[in-house]
Amino acid sequence: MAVYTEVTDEDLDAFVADYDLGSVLSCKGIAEGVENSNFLLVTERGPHILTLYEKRTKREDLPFFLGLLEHLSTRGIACPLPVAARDGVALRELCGRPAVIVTFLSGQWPRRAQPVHCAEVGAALARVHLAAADFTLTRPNALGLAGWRELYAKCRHRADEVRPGLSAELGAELEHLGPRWPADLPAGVIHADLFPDNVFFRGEELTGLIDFYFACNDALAYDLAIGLNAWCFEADGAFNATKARAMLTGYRKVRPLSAREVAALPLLCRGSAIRFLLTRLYDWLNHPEGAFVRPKDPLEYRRKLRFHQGVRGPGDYGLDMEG
Ligand SMILES: Nc1ncnc2c1ncn2[C@@H]1O[C@H](COP(=O)(O)OP(=O)(O)O)[C@@H](O)[C@H]1O
Ligand SMILES: N[C@@H](CCOP(=O)(O)O)C(=O)O
Repeated sequence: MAVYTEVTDEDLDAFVADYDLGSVLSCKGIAEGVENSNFLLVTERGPHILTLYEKRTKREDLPFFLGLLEHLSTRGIACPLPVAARDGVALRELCGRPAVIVTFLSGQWPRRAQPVHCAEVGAALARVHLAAADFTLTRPNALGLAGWRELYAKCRHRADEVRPGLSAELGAELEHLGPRWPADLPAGVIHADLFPDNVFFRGEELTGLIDFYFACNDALAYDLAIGLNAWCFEADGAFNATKARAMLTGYRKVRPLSAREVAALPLLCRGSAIRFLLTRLYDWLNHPEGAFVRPKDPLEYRRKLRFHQGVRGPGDYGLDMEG
């Protein structure tokens, strides 16, 4: 869950009065999510999501995120659409935070993802990559190699509080990735956080994608590496090659992968693992006092990183080298 900022009834009523949404019937903090404060806002016009943007979502990035949602919506991607107030402006301010109301998507995120869900997610990711190809705004990935090094510098002295030896392990992995990180793969806008809790389904049908607040320009195949890590490991830590094959096949049906992208996957998966390991570690060590949020386990991503360190090639993900 995440609610970092409490909103009083008076502030909310004044905020909603600027929209054509009628009056507020209820507004409840949402117990899922990590980054921003989210509320299920029900007005006379039905349910919406109210988001107050917190620490990691920079104000200057919001035009990119909100513009991307509008761009993808008009190209048939089921994602939240920012709602403009009567003055035509969607990005506003509430309780000293940038704030937006977006449309509510129906469906549930899958608590027990099956290969069929992974196939749908792979296909949806590829559709996002294609649909965003003509989006004109750009945003560099703040959580790429340089961002990982910054996070490591902030956490290295305390990382061993979480697990002895972790600091040295992270340092060694960054040394390994630095000179090898692929710089010239096909690139474009990626979602960069397509975890199960950001994908809604009704049964086996994918009904929506949410949480584009890490979206940025980077290698398209890196988005797949993030997806493989998020969807294709079991609770006991075992990698599920059937799910990985389903996700990769689903993706390739919509956007073929080049041989270079396939060959880079093991490295991209290592990068994706250290990215989430580091942000989780940072959040674990810097948990805001009194915030309504449950930090995620950094060590889950240490186990995933170790799996990828042992991978011999893309075949271990159920892939061949063909495009
Ligand atoms: N447009 C939406 N429609 C329906 N539910 C949503 C929508 N946006 C967010 N939610 C709900 O809020 C939760 C947190 O949203 P998310 O964007 O993942 O937050 P955070 O950016 O803080 O991680 C989601 O798991 C979902 O339950
Ligand atoms: N997916 C990230 C945390 C970001 O949370 P989200 O709710 O925005 O997906 C992780 O699992 O570390």
